[in-house]
Amino acid sequence: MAGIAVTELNSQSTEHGTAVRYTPAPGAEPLRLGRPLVVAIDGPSGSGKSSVSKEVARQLRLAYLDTGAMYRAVAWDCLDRDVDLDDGELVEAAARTLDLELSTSPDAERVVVRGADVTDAIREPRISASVSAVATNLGVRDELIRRQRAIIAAHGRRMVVEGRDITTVVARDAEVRLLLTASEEARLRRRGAQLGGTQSVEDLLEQVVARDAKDSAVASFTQAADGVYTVDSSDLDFDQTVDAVLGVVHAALSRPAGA
Ligand SMILES: Nc1ncnc2c1ncn2[C@@H]1O[C@H](COP(=O)(O)OP(=O)(O)OP(=O)(O)O)[C@@H](O)[C@H]1O
Ligand SMILES: Nc1ccn([C@H]2C[C@H](O)[C@@H](COP(=O)(O)O)O2)c(=O)n1
Repeated sequence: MAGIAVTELNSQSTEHGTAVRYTPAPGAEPLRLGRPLVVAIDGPSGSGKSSVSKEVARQLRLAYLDTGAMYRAVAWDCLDRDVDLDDGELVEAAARTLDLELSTSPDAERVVVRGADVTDAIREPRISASVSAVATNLGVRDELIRRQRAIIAAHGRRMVVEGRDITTVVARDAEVRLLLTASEEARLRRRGAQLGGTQSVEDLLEQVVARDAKDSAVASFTQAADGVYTVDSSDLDFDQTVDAVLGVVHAALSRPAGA
């Protein structure tokens, strides 16, 4: 077994998929230190990628990379400098020259563009509304994928990385690849609660469903690719979802090589 001890690993079928419950043995060392472990997590908007990935990174003592924050940072930079989001060449140039600092600690979210702390600003609805124009620019993707791979390498390949194309493009060679899904109803409810009930149903549909439809043009994150595990969190609470993902990590690392 690959350095993870479990006392219990139960599968439970639900209407939306299989939930795996993970219970580490008391005092067990969760990971063999120094061993490369990239956990790649994709999924649609509001499925819980960021919050769940951060907690998984904490529990496995791994670094954490929010790739969506990088696309949001490019969108913020373009809006801040009045770059026309319809001008593909200018948007690509913005990505290639972006002066970006990003925290990779699951405990300290921090995004800095050209010296300005934009950690909160990149989450505003105006950025959510415009970020797809940036994310569907193939030149931008080329540059951000290059940076993401460099960040993973710089962390000794010990990282939880989440986004839309991590399992299929950025880290196809990840030790663990997982699609985190949830029903549209659950995702709209979660995003509404996360934004404090400030958004209308129409606004939520735009920020969650319409954005996913646009982003689907350049990345495949609604169906698991070959070899990618699926966790459907529709009927799971946050802690159960984290347990299910840890269960997948265990299952993937326990699989015989080549299986
Ligand atoms: N299993 C769960 N049950 C209930 N709430 C959850 C669950 N997973 C995540 N949440 C909550 O749902 C909200 C959305 O989660 P999160 O921001 O992690 O989604 P996301 O997939 O990263 O979305 P996006 O891609 O749009 O940034 C958060 O408030 C989070 O705490
Ligand atoms: N690997 C990624 C990560 C994100 N995106 C796009 C999809 C979203 O519209 C936008 C922001 O992501 P979020 O913070 O909502 O997860 O970036 C992508 O295309 N590829």
